[in-house]
Amino acid sequence: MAHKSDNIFAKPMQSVRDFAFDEAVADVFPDMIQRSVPGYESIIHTIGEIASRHVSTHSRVYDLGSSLGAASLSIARATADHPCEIIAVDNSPAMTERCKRIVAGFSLPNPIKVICDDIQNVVIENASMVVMNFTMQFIPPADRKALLNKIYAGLNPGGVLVLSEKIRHPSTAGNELLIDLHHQFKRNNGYSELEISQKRAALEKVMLIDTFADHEKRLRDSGFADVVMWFKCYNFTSLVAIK
Ligand SMILES: C[S@@+](CC[C@H](N)C(=O)[O-])C[C@H]1O[C@@H](n2cnc3c(N)ncnc32)[C@H](O)[C@@H]1O
Ligand SMILES: O=C(O)C(=O)C[C@]1(C(=O)O)C=C[C@@H](O)C=C1
Repeated sequence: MAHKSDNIFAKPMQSVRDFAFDEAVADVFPDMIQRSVPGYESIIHTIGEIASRHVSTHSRVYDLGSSLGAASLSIARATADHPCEIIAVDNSPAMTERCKRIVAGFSLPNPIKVICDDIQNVVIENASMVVMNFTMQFIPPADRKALLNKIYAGLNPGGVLVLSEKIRHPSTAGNELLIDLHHQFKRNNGYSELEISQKRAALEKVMLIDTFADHEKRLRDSGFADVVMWFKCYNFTSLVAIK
């Protein structure tokens, strides 16, 4: 099925409002994320590969900030041999309503339960895998450590957290290079300078990004035994943290 094109930031705006995962964004989200995040499809595919190796029978898998359920669907398809429960959580009703409809359209080996709630309220237990695919960056920085502590406590021994994030490079020149390469990626995907700059302004106050070192330290301080960077392209990375 062809996805609706994202032209949310195409027209000049008097003042740019803070970015929100509302109806308009949910409506074009598959197109938006694919044209905005380098390697998005590979990351979704690899989340399935990691699930096929780490999800254990009768455990739970949590997809926190699940949007339209792309990661959950990849996991469901990859775990046919292991009966498990996949729990997809997002606090945007526009996302979860669409996600429920999308998931219902597939016959899946493992069920996906879609919950509309703040991930900070969700109880995590008996988990062999937790996924936060570009979600931590939208959690208030002061709340990130408590969320990781909760995830760590809810994971079974040997369980994994897949954490994908946009990151900031520690040096100014290096950071500017990565931002420039990311903007070129967007231009190559058909976004105009206006779309790039208005979206950047909209995200400025709501998407607060950390460095890789910040993420690694917080994960290790929460108890994770190993932090593996398995994907990096420009200022986007995906990590597997192993309990
Ligand atoms: C960039 S999108 C995630 C993309 C998705 N994981 C994927 O792989 O397609 C971030 C999602 O996190 C959700 N989100 C942000 N803060 C949240 C919170 N506190 N609780 C639940 N969901 C949250 C947003 O509604 C949005 O759908
Ligand atoms: O467009 C950008 O610059 C982004 O940072 C991409 C990003 C993300 O990383 O979550 C931001 C918001 C959108 O929902 C999708 C992708």
